[in-house]
Amino acid sequence: MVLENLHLLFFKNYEEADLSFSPHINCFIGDNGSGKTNVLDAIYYLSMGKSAFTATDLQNIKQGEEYFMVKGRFSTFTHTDTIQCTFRTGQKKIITHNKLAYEKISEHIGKYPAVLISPYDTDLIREGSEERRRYFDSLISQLDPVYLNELISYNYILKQRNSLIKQFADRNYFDKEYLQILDEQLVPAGEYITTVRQSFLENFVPIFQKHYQHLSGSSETVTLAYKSQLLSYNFIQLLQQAQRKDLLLQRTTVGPHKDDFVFLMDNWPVKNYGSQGQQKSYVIALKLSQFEIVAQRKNQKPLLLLDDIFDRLDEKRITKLLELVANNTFGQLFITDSHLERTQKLVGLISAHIQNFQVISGNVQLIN
Ligand SMILES: Nc1ncnc2c1ncn2[C@@H]1O[C@H](COP(=O)(O)OP(=O)(O)OP(=O)(O)O)[C@@H](O)[C@H]1O
Repeated sequence: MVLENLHLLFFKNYEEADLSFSPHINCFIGDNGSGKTNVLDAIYYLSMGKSAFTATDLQNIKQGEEYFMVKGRFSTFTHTDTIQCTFRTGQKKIITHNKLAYEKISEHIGKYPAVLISPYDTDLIREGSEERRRYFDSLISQLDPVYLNELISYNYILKQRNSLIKQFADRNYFDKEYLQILDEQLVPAGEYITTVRQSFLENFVPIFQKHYQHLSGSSETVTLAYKSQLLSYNFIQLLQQAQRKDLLLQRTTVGPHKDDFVFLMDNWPVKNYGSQGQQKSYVIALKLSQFEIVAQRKNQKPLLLLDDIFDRLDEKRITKLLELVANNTFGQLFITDSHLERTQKLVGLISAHIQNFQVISGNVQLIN
């Protein structure tokens, strides 16, 4: 799968931009803050229907404007599809596939996969369990639409359960029967989510270990452990036992929304035990495993978006990554860097078609 072109209107610091891409390597070179990452984020929007960096769509409208639009044409051997994403202040976001709007944006997820490797990836190690759940949920959802639907319905029921519980604090009364109904609805969705997360990880871990060993060339053992109360206890019993605590704390304290994916190195948490270099290898290995597993299951290579990696990685890890590029492991690549010469030197070692773009304050020019 190849992204042939990209059209931006009022997206972040871009007023308007029209770009045509190489099917192989595309490099965006420019000073800090010029808008290189914003191009990658626009591509991420076309793939995932949302930004990889900002929490709300509103933040992506160019300051002073009313809306943004991101449009791109994807092609495979057999067909070409145009995806457009528009968001206007105060309205619902619209994503169209060949001019036809999706009823639910979730229907779009996973159709045009992309993997982003960015300096923020180490947040997965440093931040709390929510960050890791979001990462794995998003990854599994790209591969499994049923999982995505179960996740959406679990979160919907959970929200209803939490607002019912809150009524108890306000009125010292709540509808016990309704709580029971919600619990009975929450259980099948919750159990499904746990089972899928567990079996996904069983497949993912060996791929991850292979990538980590290749990147780091070292002997430490890395793994990922899935931590869920539902693996040891019956969900309905957990909910019943936690009821008093839930009423006191005004939220649901048990369930897959409390699970964690524990990142381990030699059986210790990577967060405390891994050096900075090991932590970087750990998250890049995660992303490369994501790439491999999505490529396998979808039978198409995701777009690979490499944000600022030459600045953040040491030469050894860059060489290992470029080896993968040279071996045609990846399909289409989008790379950002602040130094033209460095990028040309590193990427020039690879015999592939390379297109360089210069980015200056929200303007992109093709420079070769
Ligand atoms: N909604 C918005 N409206 C206008 N400008 C925005 C908006 N959102 C972000 N920007 C601007 O985009 C710029 C950041 O762009 P981006 O993150 O793409 O930079 P970059 O070239 O990748 O820089 P670095 O090399 O530092 O990572 C900042 O100047 C920021 O003010």
